[in-house]
Amino acid sequence: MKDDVLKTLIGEEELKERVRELGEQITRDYQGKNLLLVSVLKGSIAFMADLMRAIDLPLSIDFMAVSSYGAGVKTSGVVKIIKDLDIDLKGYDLLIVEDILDSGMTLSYIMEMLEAREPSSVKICTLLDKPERRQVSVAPAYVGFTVPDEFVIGYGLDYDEKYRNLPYIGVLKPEVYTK
Ligand SMILES: O=P(O)(O)OC[C@H]1O[C@H](OP(=O)(O)OP(=O)(O)O)[C@H](O)[C@@H]1O
Ligand SMILES: Nc1nc2[nH]cnc2c(=O)[nH]1
Repeated sequence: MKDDVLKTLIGEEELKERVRELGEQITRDYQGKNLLLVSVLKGSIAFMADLMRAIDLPLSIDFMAVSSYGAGVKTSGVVKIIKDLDIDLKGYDLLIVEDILDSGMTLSYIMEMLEAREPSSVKICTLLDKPERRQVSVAPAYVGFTVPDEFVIGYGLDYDEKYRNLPYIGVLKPEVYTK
């Protein structure tokens, strides 16, 4: 697997340190609030698992899964809910946990859908932000790292459903895409 990686963009230690910082910041910001971390599957699982343990608050967690409709979707902005949340959101301060903010289509849809359920508040925490690719405006409250316009994998992020288990963020060799 590691032979398929062209370069490391963010190493394990750097990820660990940044997640620790984000956890401390969220712990300060959500004192006295009713925090619910909403993990958007599948890409956010590694970040979610580490981030929730870096937050020193009696928080709740829930999961949702979304997918895009067909090939042109990332431009149409239509997102399909594969698995909805289990929890009634009233009274919760939601923090949506994502692996990457790219075009913004996924998160703008999720934000709108969750705000309609009238939680106390909704904010976004994304590990990676790729602002060069933005098509719709989305304002994350917490960003781990800003990344250049390259397709990244690892720490939850996949290429063709693989490489999610890579413990760091990297870029694949071009030949992997033509295999
Ligand atoms: O800003 P956008 O252009 O909408 O892209 C970001 C979305 O793309 C990825 O999910 P993906 O559809 O690859 O699913 P996955 O999390 O199951 O890998 C990522 O987890 C975000 O949800
Ligand atoms: N794995 C992966 N998924 C994405 N979804 C949107 N951008 C990316 C990216 O750079 N890598």
